[in-house]
Amino acid sequence: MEKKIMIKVDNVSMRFNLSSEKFDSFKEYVIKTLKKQVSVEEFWALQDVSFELREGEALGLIGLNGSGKSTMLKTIAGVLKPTKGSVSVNGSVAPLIELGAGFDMDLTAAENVYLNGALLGYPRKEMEKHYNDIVEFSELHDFMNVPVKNFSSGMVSRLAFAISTIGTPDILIVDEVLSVGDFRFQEKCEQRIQAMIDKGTTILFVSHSIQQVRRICNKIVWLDHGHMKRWGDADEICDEYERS
Ligand SMILES: Nc1ncnc2c1ncn2[C@@H]1O[C@H](COP(=O)(O)OP(=O)(O)OP(=O)(O)O)[C@@H](O)[C@H]1O
Repeated sequence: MEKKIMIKVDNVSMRFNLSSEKFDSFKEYVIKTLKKQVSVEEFWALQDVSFELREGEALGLIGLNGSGKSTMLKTIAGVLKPTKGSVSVNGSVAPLIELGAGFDMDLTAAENVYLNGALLGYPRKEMEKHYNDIVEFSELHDFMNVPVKNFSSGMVSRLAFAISTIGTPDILIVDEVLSVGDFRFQEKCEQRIQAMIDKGTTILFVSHSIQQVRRICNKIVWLDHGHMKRWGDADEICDEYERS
């Protein structure tokens, strides 16, 4: 029996308007905009991209800088609305997109656990159950009462990763976050992602490390200047990508 479709991306195009003009004041900007004197260039970051992802699959998005990977993830996570086409998502999503973006830097790590949990939709009682696991995984035992503004970027990422991966979401979206933290912590994160795959979580993954993509993903979408160049099995497409 075919597995259920978790994500369906249907002819998605995404246009950004780029203005190269500089304005000396907001007033000048408003006047020129009203007089239609602002020249805006259209830029299509994605064009007619279609693919689907079934339950339990792990899909890697690959492509050179600026090919549209993050834009694609953001449209799937619901951060951006596509200019054309549609995205449908079937289940709960845990987006690991900008780790630590939801933190209040003046609050301690412990306070941020509850704040971030609330942003992810977990009530305080639920976060209390996961608290020890978060401290353990992030290895921040001695720092939980320290304001996060005093953390290194690696420590922020460790805490954010540990919070975002509690529970078993239906879909986990990972954007380049494994490149932060040291090598040993990256391995731990990969193991946690692997454990989530084993429990049935569907993964959407972006990394510039093609080795990491090969280890985690079984399907690939290869983006090239916003177009889908290839979609299919990971090994074959990774080989082709590395030869290109
Ligand atoms: N908000 C925006 N406004 C204007 N242009 C944007 C915006 N966001 C992205 N772009 C442009 O869209 C293109 C695709 O960007 P995107 O971040 O999706 O690429 P990427 O494949 O993730 O790149 P990288 O590998 O460098 O992270 C780039 O040319 C980028 O400049």
